[in-house]
Amino acid sequence: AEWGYSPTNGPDVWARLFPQAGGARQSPVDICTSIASSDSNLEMKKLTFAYESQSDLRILNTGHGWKVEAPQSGSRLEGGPLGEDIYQLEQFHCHWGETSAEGSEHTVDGRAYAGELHLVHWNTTKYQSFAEAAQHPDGLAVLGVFFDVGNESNDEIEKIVSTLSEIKFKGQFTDIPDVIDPTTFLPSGLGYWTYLGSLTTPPCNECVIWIVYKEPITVTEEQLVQFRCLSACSGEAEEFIVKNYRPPQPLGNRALRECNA
Ligand SMILES: NS(=O)(=O)c1nc2c(F)c(F)c(F)c(F)c2s1
Ligand SMILES: [Zn+2]
Repeated sequence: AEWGYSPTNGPDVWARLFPQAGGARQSPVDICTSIASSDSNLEMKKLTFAYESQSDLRILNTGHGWKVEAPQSGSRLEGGPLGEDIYQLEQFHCHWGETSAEGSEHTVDGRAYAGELHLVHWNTTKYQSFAEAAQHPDGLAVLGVFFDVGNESNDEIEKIVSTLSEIKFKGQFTDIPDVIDPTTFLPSGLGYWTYLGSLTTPPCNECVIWIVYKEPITVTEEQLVQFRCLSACSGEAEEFIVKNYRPPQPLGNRALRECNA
């Protein structure tokens, strides 16, 4: 039975098929800003990233949303909560909801944003492959960026939106002709929260160091409407991917740290 986001195959039943989904360091979480500890040594080790601009990146319809494969040997994410290891960009994707009143996976003091972009990186210092890294507690680092709905469309997101008509059905893929620079997805304010968590989709491996930026970026309602036109099926039947976010999971006794870069 394929997992999804409907009542019969959604987050509430994932743990039946994917035991890790019931673990103690699951993601997303509600970011309770009053308990976030300002961790001084995060300030010292500044989070640094360097991405190459790339054209002809492949975008695919996974059936659960769109995903851009960006294996970037030249990209590096390091510092902040990542210790001495270097993480490399593997892919980026997005989560959204049926309306713009919901859609993000992380929430901030109970507030959901209209969507959330995930830039997925893996620890190339310690591991030989993405798949191997996903089996270790410090294997992946995911940057989360919230979407706010506004009047100005996001040019970088527009490069994604313009390809969605070619990947309407699950399994379809195409190359993005435009040059994509992942740096442009990041907000201008670089303050973030960080905690130890998991993949937010099955198999929900507990292998992610989460870094969630405080400041959202702006997209338009029209851009989100285009996301919701993707089909979860490979053809004939049309079941639109109108929501693909997991609700917050218990933080438990995990530390939630913040850095006001
Ligand atoms: N939403 S997420 O936590 O960023 C995230 N989930 C997954 C996942 F379930 C996978 F199977 C996978 F291969 C990934 F690369 C990611 S990345
Ligand atoms: Zn994600």
